[in-house]
Amino acid sequence: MSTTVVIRPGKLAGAVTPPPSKSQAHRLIIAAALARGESRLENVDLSQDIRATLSCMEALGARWSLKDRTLTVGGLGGAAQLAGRLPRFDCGESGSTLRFLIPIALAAAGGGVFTGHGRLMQRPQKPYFDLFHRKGIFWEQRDGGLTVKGRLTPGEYALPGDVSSQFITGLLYALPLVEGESAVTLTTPLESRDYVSMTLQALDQFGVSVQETASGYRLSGPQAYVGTDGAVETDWSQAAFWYGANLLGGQVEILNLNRSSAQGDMRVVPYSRQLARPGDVALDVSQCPDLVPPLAAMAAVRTGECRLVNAARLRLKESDRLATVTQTLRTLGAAVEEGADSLTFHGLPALEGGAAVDCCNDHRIAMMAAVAACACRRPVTLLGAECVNKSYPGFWEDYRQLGGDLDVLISG
Ligand SMILES: O=C(O)C1=C[C@@H](OP(=O)(O)O)[C@@H](O)[C@H](O)C1
Ligand SMILES: C=C(OP(=O)(O)O)C(=O)O
Repeated sequence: MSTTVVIRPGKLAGAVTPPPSKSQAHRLIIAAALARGESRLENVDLSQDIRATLSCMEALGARWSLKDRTLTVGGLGGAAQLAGRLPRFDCGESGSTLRFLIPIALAAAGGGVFTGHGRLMQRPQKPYFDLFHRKGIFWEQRDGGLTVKGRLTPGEYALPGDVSSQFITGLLYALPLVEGESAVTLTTPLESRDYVSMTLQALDQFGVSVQETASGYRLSGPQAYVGTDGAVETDWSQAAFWYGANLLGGQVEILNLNRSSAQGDMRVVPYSRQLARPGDVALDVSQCPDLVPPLAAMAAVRTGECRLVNAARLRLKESDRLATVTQTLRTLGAAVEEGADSLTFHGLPALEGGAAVDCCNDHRIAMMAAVAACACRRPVTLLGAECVNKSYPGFWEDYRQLGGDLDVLISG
């Protein structure tokens, strides 16, 4: 099924609560599923990525039910309940699910067979493969599937910190399940650092202890995850799109945000303040890559030049986001240049619009284009707009409820 959205120009106004944090929900669900006993998690929304994580944890033997946005999870209590064969994990298009689950499957079930959709299986796994080579763990990637087989052993795990923090999160979830001392050591500086802080916070909530060291992390196992109750915060990376709508003339009140959150995407507050002032500005996005699409919409429509720097990893997401941000905003009339690891915007008073853009099967590109449409002179047509379901299924409904003048056309 494919969705086309036509947006006629107009400013947004009203109040909105963005969806629950996808990153925090993945973490709490996985911890609850590994735990002994039952956990209740409030404010859970079934985006496609969260469904993927739930189905993977089910494949390991966890059980869940959802009522009024409260998720009840019956955990595994350590060992997976399997009938002698490798479990199969359909990770959808979720990089977090795949990279978190690979070491967890090794620790809990001796491995697994992973599949995915869209661009997922082309996104890099090399830091894991290099480690598996050293540790004698079998892996094979072919026909769009990845098989890993072996036992995760305790010890030293040295890997780069600038490909994806998701590898570090995966190891920090899995190694406590293994008996012995382990260290996760970073061979290059850690980017997306706050996501690892969110991981440590979730582990701590479920009774798992990990120490930060000068070179990485240290822990000892086996440790048991202990079931507990919790709640998922509002997602700052999604709130950022409404910050964008405000910078482009809207008056949106963004509700239920935790202003002392561990989410690094809270940087949208100081960054959007900088973009609201005329003049040239350079913003370092190495710690908050998911902010690039909303920041790009803001940077395209203002007075002054804006550079988003240290953004090389944006090429490794649901799309090559340095290319797709550039191509999408240019189609709408923005003045933007793509660098090897940066984007440069020459701000304009408004965008022309009057064009159709393909959302590139990337939820954040669709939402960026929708925000940019607020500053267009003519209507904008978004093709493949259903991709918002990956993280924000209610996005078009919220956009309309904020006064957005749009048609949503579903076909096929
Ligand atoms: O751990 C997480 O929840 C995430 C980490 C980030 O990825 P990288 O660490 O690859 O930058 C981010 O882009 C992704 O959307 C979610
Ligand atoms: C990159 C993202 O998610 P993931 O890596 O989990 O697919 C995202 O949500 O923008």
